[in-house]
Amino acid sequence: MGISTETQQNLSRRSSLARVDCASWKIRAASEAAQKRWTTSDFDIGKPLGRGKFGHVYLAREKRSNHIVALKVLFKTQLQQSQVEHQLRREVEIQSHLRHPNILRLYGYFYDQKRVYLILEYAARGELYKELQKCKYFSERRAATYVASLARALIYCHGKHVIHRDIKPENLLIGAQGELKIADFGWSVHTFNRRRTMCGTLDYLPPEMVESLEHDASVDIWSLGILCYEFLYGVPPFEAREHSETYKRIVQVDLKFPPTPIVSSYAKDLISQMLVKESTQRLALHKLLEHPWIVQNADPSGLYRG
Ligand SMILES: Nc1ncnc2c1ncn2[C@@H]1O[C@H](COP(=O)(O)OP(=O)(O)OP(=O)(O)O)[C@@H](O)[C@H]1O
Repeated sequence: MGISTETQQNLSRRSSLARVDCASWKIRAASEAAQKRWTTSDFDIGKPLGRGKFGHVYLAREKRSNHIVALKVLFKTQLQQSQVEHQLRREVEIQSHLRHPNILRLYGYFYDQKRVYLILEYAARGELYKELQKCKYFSERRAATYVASLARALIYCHGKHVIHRDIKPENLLIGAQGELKIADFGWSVHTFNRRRTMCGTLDYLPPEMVESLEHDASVDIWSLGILCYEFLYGVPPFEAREHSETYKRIVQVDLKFPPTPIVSSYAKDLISQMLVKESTQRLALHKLLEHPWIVQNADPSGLYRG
């Protein structure tokens, strides 16, 4: 992948900083770390953790520090064929800057002739999506704990002018303590302006994005509302057989709450305040954290212990 030398140097510097500020990693002399380029021989590679569109993810141990990581191996040819090198560069650039307990850390990256390797924080309890499929839907305590964690992570991102734009169960992982981690920044943008790009998966897209209108950080509030609904009911609210029908339901905000499973009126109130067509009228994330449903149900530790 043609990542520029300057970006490579910046990232390499950043990944060495990541080594120094992560308490559990052994601190290396700064001068040595600054020159350090990662290679596969720095890692003991263990079992496969999963497979994505562009490659595989392995459990790995950095030899010198013994730090356990997830090593994501992407094939350059596949990235080029799908024309996503630019998206990956942006993902690396943004994610490597973010430091939050509910955002998966990207420690650094390196590449060889055929592959690009991302050194990621290991999320020991895997994909949230699988948990949701297993349980069908979550309890209000579990849903509220996750929604509050995500609201905190998004407040942090928005404070850095980063909008995620692709919040959905498939992009969330669970850490060893049960904490939620936003894992995929492929569609995120660093922005100061209102944008008009169409991206994301239809079910989670807000009206202004399906209509290709300008959008801003409030798109993430909408997606968090969709996620909250899916956590509690097991399906996203505007799901339909045809894309065109989902599109119509989103634009009309055709929000219905089925009689089962039974969900409290506080939860429905919160969802209704997030899924508002006029983006400026959506419940602000810091107000979400004060909503009675969150206050009464979310575990303040942010951990769902099951
Ligand atoms: N940091 C991680 N910790 C633990 N497991 C992970 C980690 N990253 C990925 N995985 C596992 O590996 C699988 C593949 O991840 P990957 O990010 O390549 O693909 P994806 O997000 O599922 O799909 P896509 O290629 O569409 O982005 C995930 O579904 C998950 O099970």
